[in-house]
Amino acid sequence: MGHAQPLPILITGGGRRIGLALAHHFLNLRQPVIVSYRTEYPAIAALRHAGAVCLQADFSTDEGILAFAEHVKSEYSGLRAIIHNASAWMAETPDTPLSETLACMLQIHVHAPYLLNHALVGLLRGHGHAASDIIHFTDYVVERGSDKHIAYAASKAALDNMTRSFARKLAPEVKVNAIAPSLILFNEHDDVDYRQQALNKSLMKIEPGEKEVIDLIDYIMTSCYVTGRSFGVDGGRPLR
Ligand SMILES: NC(=O)C1=CN([C@@H]2O[C@H](COP(=O)(O)OP(=O)(O)OC[C@H]3O[C@@H](n4cnc5c(N)ncnc54)[C@H](OP(=O)(O)O)[C@@H]3O)[C@@H](O)[C@H]2O)C=CC1
Ligand SMILES: Nc1nc2c(c(=O)[nH]1)N=C([C@H](O)[C@@H](O)CO)CN2
Repeated sequence: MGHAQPLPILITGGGRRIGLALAHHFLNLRQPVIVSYRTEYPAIAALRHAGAVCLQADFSTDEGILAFAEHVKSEYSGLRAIIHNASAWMAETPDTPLSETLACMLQIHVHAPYLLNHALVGLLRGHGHAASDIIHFTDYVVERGSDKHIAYAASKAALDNMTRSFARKLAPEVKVNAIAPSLILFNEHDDVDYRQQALNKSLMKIEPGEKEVIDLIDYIMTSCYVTGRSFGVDGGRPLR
């Protein structure tokens, strides 16, 4: 009897950096992938060429989130996993009203995972014990706060808490875990001084790159037992 086609992994914010690397990783394993993207980078065409289903979605409103969920439900009857990667790293700045910064951070890091998990849970259930996963990308700052990204840290802390709530709600069919990175990947605009300062904040003093996260996700998704946990990927930063 032939093997059934594996169920797709949904990655939000798959158009660049970690989300994009994750999508290609799973595609290289012949694992079906759905990505949500907001901006149509050239990388989206390359993902489609590699076999990914790429769905445009802007999670800046609840309507946008729910419309995306309905699109997924209209096309698919099951999901292997949802990886909530979509995020914005907003600092408090004088030229943006604090209420706008707070609303944006809560929208992408709380509204999107909360509404998508509830809307798509039916596609994750029914495949057996520990057969599907939800993975939340939080952040090391959940543990200690951030004086320059207060709303960002608070929203990621809410997402961290939701990891345990959804783990309790969805076990044992669906595992729900979080990944709490510190520096994984610099941004293009990061200057030499910032980069050196950031590297010095950890014990390991490197920019590890996407593979560090990909390898952890592979482990989490092969587990039949781990749920409701947060995995720090932070180079020993708490020990500095
Ligand atoms: N990079 C790092 O060192 C660290 C990363 N993390 C976490 O890891 C995850 C991936 O990080 P990274 O790859 O750097 O993330 P990026 O900030 O580079 O990209 C995040 C993606 O989310 C998308 N996105 C942002 N806002 C919205 C929105 N309103 N609607 C739809 N999509 C949206 C972006 O789309 P678009 O490109 O169109 O704006 C982008 O593709 C994030 O959750 C991040 O918080 C945590 C700590 C360190
Ligand atoms: N959505 C994003 N979140 C975060 C990013 C990023 O680029 N996009 N980057 C960081 C930093 O690397 C920080 O962990 C170390 O300075 C945090 N979150």
